Amino acid sequence: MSDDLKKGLEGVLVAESELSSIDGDAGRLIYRGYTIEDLARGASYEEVLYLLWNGHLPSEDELEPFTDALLEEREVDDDVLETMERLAAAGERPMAALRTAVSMFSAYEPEDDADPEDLDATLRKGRRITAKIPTALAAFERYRQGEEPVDPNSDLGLAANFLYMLTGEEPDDVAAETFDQALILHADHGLNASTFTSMVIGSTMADIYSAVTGGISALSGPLHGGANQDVMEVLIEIDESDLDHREWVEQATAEGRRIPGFGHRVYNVKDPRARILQERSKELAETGEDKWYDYTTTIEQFLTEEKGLVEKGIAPNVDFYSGSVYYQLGIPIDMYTPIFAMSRVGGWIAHVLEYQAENRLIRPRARYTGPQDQAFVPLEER
Ligand SMILES: CC(=O)SCCNC(=O)CCNC(=O)[C@H](O)C(C)(C)COP(=O)(O)OP(=O)(O)OC[C@H]1O[C@@H](n2cnc3c(N)ncnc32)[C@H](O)[C@@H]1OP(=O)(O)O
Ligand SMILES: O=C([O-])CC(=O)C(=O)O
Repeated sequence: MSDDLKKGLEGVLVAESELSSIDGDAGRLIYRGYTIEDLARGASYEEVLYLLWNGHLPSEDELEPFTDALLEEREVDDDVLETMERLAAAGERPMAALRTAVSMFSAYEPEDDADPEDLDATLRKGRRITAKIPTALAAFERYRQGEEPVDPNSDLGLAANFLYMLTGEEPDDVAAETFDQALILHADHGLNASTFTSMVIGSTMADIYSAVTGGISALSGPLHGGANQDVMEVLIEIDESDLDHREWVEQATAEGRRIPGFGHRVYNVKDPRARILQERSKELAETGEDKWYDYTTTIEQFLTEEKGLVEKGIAPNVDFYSGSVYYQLGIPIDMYTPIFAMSRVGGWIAHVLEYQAENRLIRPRARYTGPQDQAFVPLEER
């Protein structure tokens, strides 16, 4: 047993995985051997889900029944919709509403009494969760806007259907493709904090609903998935400030403020997903508002070139460009992190299944630094 302390478990190897691999110095990400660039360019989110869950890219004959099964599971129970309505009326945050929704889905799970070791049943449950998340989330947003939920549209894939359920209008091809790509880019990323949380829960052989609910909780924090919302809030703060965006960042860094969307535990260079999202942001800016793209690229240039952050290994991560992409697609800012969850759920499920196939309870230890041999004093004498 080693007594080396690895704060934040940095660099600690705890499992073997065939799912995704990150080269933090080269800025390279692969899912099961396929580069993120190829997948983003050529696959759909459904194909990526299939790849993560089944080990290979689907043929057309394999994809069709897989997509149909996801389509069939999109509806959520009326009780869930009612809860979304109540939570929207109470002013709940969408990420918290999503956490509640997923926890609640289990009450309506048809295979609820399946053996926890039946991993095929776990995968089917995971598929149901993945199919239902967009429906619950879009319904929450509709209620928040004072509108009724929009029923899922079985002619549309998962990404386009979510945008449709959000607005009641079919998205154009650019919006649907951009959003589908964003889902692909966020689907998996090694043992990040939320995936590891799901794995820890899964390692107790708890059910997949618990594991996904835990993943959502871990993802919500500003050091992890919550950063995409923070990036957009910073861009708006800059827009509304009297300073120009360069001066604003100069002042913020002088005050020691961390810039959301910069820095990563694994990447020492620009995240490859940020490169792809930057291209999408640029394309959207060409036909819409270009100031958000301008702000992000100038900030990146200033921080990396003039402030030398890149020499310290701090570069844009996936969240830096996703915020402005979603903003340009007209998505409300506090939906960005739930959208991350809508995608990352694929990775959480894949990792839990992979780990449970050769399960060992995850249980590290802490070095005890508290006192020894305290003399106990009864309450009335303290
Ligand atoms: C999907 C994702 O989860 S991607 C990450 C999303 N999160 C963010 O974008 C939030 C902003 N970024 C951060 O807080 C961090 O970079 C993290 C949490 C992502 C990674 O953190 P760690 O690997 O633990 O690095 P740590 O927090 O120790 O920082 C190392 C150094 O970089 C600096 N640094 C890290 N991120 C930033 C940043 N965004 N802006 C300015 N400086 C930063 C720290 O101040 C520290 O400097 P120091 O050594 O001089 O004190
Ligand atoms: O890998 C990490 O630490 C953070 C994460 O989830 C990602 O970048 O997608």
